[in-house]
Amino acid sequence: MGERTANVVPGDIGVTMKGLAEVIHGRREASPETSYTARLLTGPEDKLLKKVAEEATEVVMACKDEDHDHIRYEAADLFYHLLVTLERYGVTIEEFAGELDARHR
Ligand SMILES: N=c1c2ncn([C@@H]3O[C@H](COP(=O)(O)OP(=O)(O)OP(=O)(O)O)[C@@H](O)[C@H]3O)c2ncn1[C@@H]1O[C@H](COP(=O)(O)O)[C@@H](O)[C@H]1O
Repeated sequence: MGERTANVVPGDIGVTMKGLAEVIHGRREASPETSYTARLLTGPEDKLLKKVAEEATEVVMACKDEDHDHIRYEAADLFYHLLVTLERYGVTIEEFAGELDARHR
């Protein structure tokens, strides 16, 4: 795990998700030498997929520790890697949101 984020202020989930998805999409054009996201988008498929599994496990471990800040931190790591995965496999953030919306009861 890297550095914990300081002074987290609640954000607008829609703006945050869309903004991050747009940044990730833009990294398709970035150099893998300078961008971790570009490396995940263009490097070996298994590197990204393993990362998703690893980050999910880290969320589980943080939950078992009942460590609120750590859960938030690891969930953000997982969510970022999930968005990179959606981008790599061509699922747009709008489709993803539509899938969630379609489940509203
Ligand atoms: N939100 C994130 C984000 N969350 C996590 N990470 C990276 O995900 C990795 C988390 O994995 P680990 O904690 O295991 O760290 P690590 O050991 O360095 O990872 P590995 O190299 O071993 O896979 C770290 O390298 C983090 O920097 C992220 N990297 C980028 N972003 C966003 O993506 C944007 C584009 O960033 P670039 O990737 O630099 O283009 C940034 O502006 C951010 O908004």
